[in-house]
This record gives sequence, structure tokens and C-alpha cells, in this order.
Amino acid sequence: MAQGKKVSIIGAGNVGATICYWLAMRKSCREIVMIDLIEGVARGKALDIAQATSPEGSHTQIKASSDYQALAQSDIVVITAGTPRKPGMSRDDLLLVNANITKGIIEQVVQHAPDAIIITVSNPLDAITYVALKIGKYPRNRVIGMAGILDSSRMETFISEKLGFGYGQVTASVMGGHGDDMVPLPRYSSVNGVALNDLLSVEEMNEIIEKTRYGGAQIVSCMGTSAYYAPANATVKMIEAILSDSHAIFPCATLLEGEYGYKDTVNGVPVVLGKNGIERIVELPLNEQEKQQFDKSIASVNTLLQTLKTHHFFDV
Ligand SMILES: NC(=O)C1=CN([C@@H]2O[C@H](COP(=O)(O)OP(=O)(O)OC[C@H]3O[C@@H](n4cnc5c(N)ncnc54)[C@H](O)[C@@H]3O)[C@@H](O)[C@H]2O)C=CC1
Ligand SMILES: O=C([O-])CC(=O)C(=O)O
Repeated sequence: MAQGKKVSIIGAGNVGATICYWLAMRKSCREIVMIDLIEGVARGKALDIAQATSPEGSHTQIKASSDYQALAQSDIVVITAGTPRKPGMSRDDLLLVNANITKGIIEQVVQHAPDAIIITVSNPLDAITYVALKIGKYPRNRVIGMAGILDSSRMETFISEKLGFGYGQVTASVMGGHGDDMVPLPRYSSVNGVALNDLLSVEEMNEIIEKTRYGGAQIVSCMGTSAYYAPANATVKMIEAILSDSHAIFPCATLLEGEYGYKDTVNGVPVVLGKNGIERIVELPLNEQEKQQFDKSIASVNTLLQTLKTHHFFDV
């Protein structure tokens, strides 16, 4: 793992602090800075996580601040700041509040960590990624939204639960936006190379697709707030791929500029991650049904972008 590297996390709440903990335990980088509006929360969690490093032999230094100057020299900035949804809400209900928070944060990131790669986590993920890209005027390789790895890992879990075997051997693929119209792809999923079609009926597969689409909402209804262990794990996968320049392929949210027939919108597609962020966008050949689902997902995200434009969000 690339050890001489610095990762900053804005938002030291459930997701942000869990990313910090997991990065520190995995010894993925040299330094982690957490920044939160509530400095005491960031400071207390940073102390707590730092005090867990020694028994693990982790050299990672963990700091906290409410001052954005602490971002200096960050290789990656992860944005988890914002409001999570409550039961009964959709991720889209968070649009205006989290877009405004992201806008303020990006202005600081541009100033204090101009060379960093940005990973967005706050919801609604695709629209927030678009906000970060446009407000920061970043090239698209430098702003990457986390969702597809999480959605795929949920689908993998539901597949192994349904089968009752193959735990840890399932590879599933979910494209599309991080909302109710996400696009789980059974055709691109398998259990150690065995096609799902040969293991599950159409009805069983449809059940898994539905559970995947509402996997986040299921957890919100249990806890009253949203998930953080699996989201943090997925974010750490992206961070490690970038820091180690691994060129691993993952589904992530990115700005489309003609791929899949769309321009000037963000959606989840397979990308190759490396030291420059997104090194390559992969265009999967979709069948008619998959394409229709992807089109629907694009339309949902575009509705949110249109709402922001109607509010003159991107006007200078
Ligand atoms: N992309 C994905 O798959 C996922 C996205 N999420 C999203 O991530 C976001 C964070 O979720 P949680 O960590 O559970 O929420 P949380 O409420 O536990 O933490 C959010 C933190 O952001 C801080 N914050 C708010 N405004 C800020 C600002 N202007 N500057 C700095 N810090 C600020 C708060 O003080 C709080 O500590 C939510 O929007 C949630 O919907 C959560 C899970 C998965
Ligand atoms: O469900 C939520 O609001 C948080 C999230 O995006 C997820 O866990 O997939």
C-alpha cells in the first residue's frame, strides 16, 4: 500500500469516522485529517481512532480540525459532510441542503488542496458529484462518486443469502445512479465464474434486484439513520486503488461525456481507478432491457440536476 500519502475526510460523522478507522487499521496511508463543522466531534473521534492504532502496529497519524488549511498536501479528499436521510425520506430529499453544504466545502478544497482527487459520498450521490465537479471546475477524472461498489456488495450479499452457498465468492455488478432506479446487472454477475442464470430462477433474481435497490432504505428503517460500515468499506476500496495506482475496475459515479449516449450528467458506470483518479471509463454492451433501465436512471439524476439549475445553483 502507498504509505507516504495523506487522505482528508470532510464530515466526521458515521461514514467519515468509519472510513478513518478502517484506513488506519489497514495502514493504507501515512496521515488522515478529519474536518467537521463540530470540531469537538472530529477531535474526539480522531483521538479515539489514534489510540486504536498502536496495538495494530499502524503508523497512520490521525488529526482533526475545523480549519480547512489542514487539507494542505492532501492526495485525496473524501466528502461525507451533510445530512443523512431518516425513515420515510428518499436520498433525493437531501438535494438542496447537501448541495449547498458541498458547494461551500468544494470552494475550500479548491483553495487548500488544489491537486487532490475528490471522492464524493454525500447524497443524493450523483447530483452531489455533479455539484463538486462544476463548482470546483475539475477535470472529470478528479471527482469520483462512491456508490456502485456499495450497491454491488449489497447485491452480492443478497445472492449468497438466497443461494445458501458461495459466500465470499459472488461477484455482482450494479450500474446506474445511486437511487431507486439503480441498475443491478445479473448478466454481469457470477459465483466464482458460474453464471447466475444457472443457479437462480428469474423470480429469485428479481427478488434480489428489488432488495438491492432498497438495501439502503432497509437499513434506514431499522436504525433511523443510514448505513456506514459497508459505505466506508466501499470508499476505502476506492482510496486504496487510487493511492496504490492499482488500475482496479469498480463501478463509480462519473461525469459522462458521450459514453452510453449521454453528456453532461453523472451516473454510475465501470471505471478504472489509478493515481489520476479515473484512468478510463468502460462501456459495457447493454441489452435492450438494461439500456432502458439505465436511461431511466439517467432521467432521475437529470431531474435533480434540473432542480439545481432552476434554483440558479451553478450561476456565478
Ligand atoms: N454514497 C453512498 O453510498 C452513501 C452516502 N451516504 C451519505 O453520506 C452522508 C453522511 O452520512 P453520515 O456520516 O451517516 O451522516 P452523519 O450525520 O453521521 O455525519 C455527517 C457529518 O457531517 C458534518 N457536517 C455537516 N455539515 C458540514 C459542513 N458544512 N462542514 C463540515 N462538516 C459538516 C456533521 O457535523 C456530521 O458530523 C449523508 O448525506 C448520507 O446520505 C451515506 C451512506 C452511503
Ligand atoms: O440509504 C441511504 O440514505 C444511505 C445510502 O446511500 C446507502 O446506504 O446506500
